[in-house]
Amino acid sequence: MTDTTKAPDLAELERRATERGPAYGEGAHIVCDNLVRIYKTDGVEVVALQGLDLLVDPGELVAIVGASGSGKSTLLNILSGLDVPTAGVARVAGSDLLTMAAKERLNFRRHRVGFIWQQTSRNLLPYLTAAQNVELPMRFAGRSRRSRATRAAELLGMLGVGDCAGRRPEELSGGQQQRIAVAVAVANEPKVVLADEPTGELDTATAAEVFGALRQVNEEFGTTTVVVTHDAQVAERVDRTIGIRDGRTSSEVRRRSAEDGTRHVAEYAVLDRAGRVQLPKPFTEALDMRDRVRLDLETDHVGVWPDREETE
Ligand SMILES: Nc1ncnc2c1ncn2[C@@H]1O[C@H](COP(=O)(O)OP(=O)(O)OP(=O)(O)O)[C@@H](O)[C@H]1O
Repeated sequence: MTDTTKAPDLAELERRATERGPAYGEGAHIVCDNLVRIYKTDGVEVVALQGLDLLVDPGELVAIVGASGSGKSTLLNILSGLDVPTAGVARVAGSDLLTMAAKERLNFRRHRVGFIWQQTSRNLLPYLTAAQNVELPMRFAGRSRRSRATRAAELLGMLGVGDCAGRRPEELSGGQQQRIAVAVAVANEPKVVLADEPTGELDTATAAEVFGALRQVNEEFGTTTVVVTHDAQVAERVDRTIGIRDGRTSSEVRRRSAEDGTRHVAEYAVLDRAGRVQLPKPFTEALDMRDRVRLDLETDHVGVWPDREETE
């Protein structure tokens, strides 16, 4: 019989650690575990993220959707290293975003992630040409003049804006500016690209072109790509759309193409590590579910009923 009163030795602890299996998010490129962000302004606290879990695999292209104020931009600001979470785990391409020192953060933002914002003016410097804008991050990274120029020309050509190389942003359309912004974002070969409403200011046809540019870099360079969007067209064109509600991941839509070319769409609610599921609002409203629900475990599913005790 094992002596349970004795403290476990190192070998025993190692055995237990290997028994526990892979850690949460092992192998994922983006890992958020119970992520919390609380803003404090004038003594008032706003909980923008309240225990958000998210895993994105290397090379995946995912869309994040959610109502205004649900926490999408907060999440993207954290993943891009601009903002620091209040608690939880946030790891991007192996970098821990909670414990990172200032120098590491700069290095992370320069080399590991690329971003595209909604406002075209935030992505490009107005007094530089398209090619100079693409070359700028490479200059900061210490790349030689020649290799910078070659890569900038290659990227602009690949994204269909090669003829815009010598023009400044004001001489370009919104769609051209956003495609150049994609080139700027991937100039230093980041592992992850984050885009916050990149097509928000564009008409439908131009939005499709810009999304096409994001998909192209995702496919050709294998960059893990996260796009926050309100654009239903964009959300429908990715394999996985993640819904955020009240600062938590609440739902997921997965799409896959079958061999015969048909597209299969499956909708899921997210079950987080604490066992929480958010029921979609239309469901709870249709059955007038409030405060508490009754659960029943069946052999192959869990039943959720409105609590009618008081009225019965
Ligand atoms: N700097 C800040 N200070 C205080 N509260 C903030 C700050 N930034 C965001 N918030 C609050 O946090 C919550 C989440 O905001 P966030 O901008 O992440 O939402 P969102 O889903 O991106 O919205 P939208 O789609 O409108 O851009 C909101 O209640 C917002 O008011």
